[in-house]
Amino acid sequence: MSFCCPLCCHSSLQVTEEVREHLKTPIFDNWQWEEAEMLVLLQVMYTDLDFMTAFHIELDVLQNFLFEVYCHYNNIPFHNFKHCFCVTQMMYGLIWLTDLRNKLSRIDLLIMLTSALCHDLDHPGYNNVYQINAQTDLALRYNDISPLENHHCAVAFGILSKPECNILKNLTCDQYKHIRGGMIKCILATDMARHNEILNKFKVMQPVFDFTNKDHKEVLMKIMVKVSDISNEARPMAVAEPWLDCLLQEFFNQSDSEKLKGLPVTPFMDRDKVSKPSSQTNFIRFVLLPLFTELTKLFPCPRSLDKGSNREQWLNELQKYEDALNSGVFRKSEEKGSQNKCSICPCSKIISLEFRLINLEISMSTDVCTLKI
Ligand SMILES: Nc1nc2c(ncn2[C@@H]2O[C@@H]3COP(=O)(O)O[C@H]3[C@H]2O)c(=O)[nH]1
Ligand SMILES: [Zn+2]
Repeated sequence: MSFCCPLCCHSSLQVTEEVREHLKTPIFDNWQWEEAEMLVLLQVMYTDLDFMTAFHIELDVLQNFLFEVYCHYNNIPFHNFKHCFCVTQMMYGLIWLTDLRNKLSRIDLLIMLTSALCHDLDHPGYNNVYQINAQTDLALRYNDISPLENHHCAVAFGILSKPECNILKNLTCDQYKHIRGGMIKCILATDMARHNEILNKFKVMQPVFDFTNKDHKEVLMKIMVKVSDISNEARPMAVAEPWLDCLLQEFFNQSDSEKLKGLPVTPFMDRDKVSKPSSQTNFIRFVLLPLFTELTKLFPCPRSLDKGSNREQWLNELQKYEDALNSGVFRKSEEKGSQNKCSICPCSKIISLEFRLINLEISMSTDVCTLKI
């Protein structure tokens, strides 16, 4: 497939079968691709999930839509177009890995993929707490209720309201309503303030989960978008590590601004308090693992069952990581003025966590010289 868009009007990318298959895996490395190429790959996702034929989407309309989406992401360290691409690609990979094509309707898959694509549109780089404390226009407009997520969603439907970008224009009224309702729910669900509420609902449904039950499907779709949104650590370390740098850069920008303006300083964004390992340990233990654990209960895979409970395996790994942390293996960046390097041997490896999510089997390892732990 070749593709031309206003971004790359004189260049086109040939997508080989190998790339197509790789695109379906969570080990896909976004850092190897230009943004213009990502636009092509997004087009491949819509095509290979049969959306073009199922929903009568014209190729030029899809291209216009994707380009407008690209234009509405800001040039900020983390919540930018590359993040949008990664979240959409993880959603795409999960759809294949969990065989959702045979469990959910095509229209629900379209909702999930398009929600992932649009979920952070026009993100300003400062989170909801900041919006509310600084009484920004967004907080005023949305009465302090998920101002960012409401905005992302409104921008998405603003783009779709342009006929030349409206990939939903050939659908029936009912189909359009279903997609609009679904996307609003999925995008609003990415507000982390609602994390426990949504996860708890999913946990309660687990033992009796029913793919034909509307409420169950709705919660699953929200969970899938949420998992994709926070899944950087489920990727190979070489992919995840630069993302953590981007995230911390955006966090630090916010806390610097909070200090300057005399606003409450968000502790997990404070450059004087946060290190890479401390940030990731807490995030992985309290946010990522509980979410992935629930998801793998619904989509168990034979390979991971061979080795006993995935969850126990992850917790063991996490314990090892924390033991290493407590025994001083990790050197905090602020102590030594360098990045988080292994401090007990000359290996000089940057410390990070490595999650690999392959067929929903997630393992975690630390990037320190394990011999010395
Ligand atoms: N510490 C940490 N936080 C993350 C990571 N990935 C996502 N997040 C947080 O999860 C949040 C998901 O919603 P947001 O995009 O608002 O902001 C994101 C970050 O605050 C990560 O790898 N580490
Ligand atoms: Zn996001």
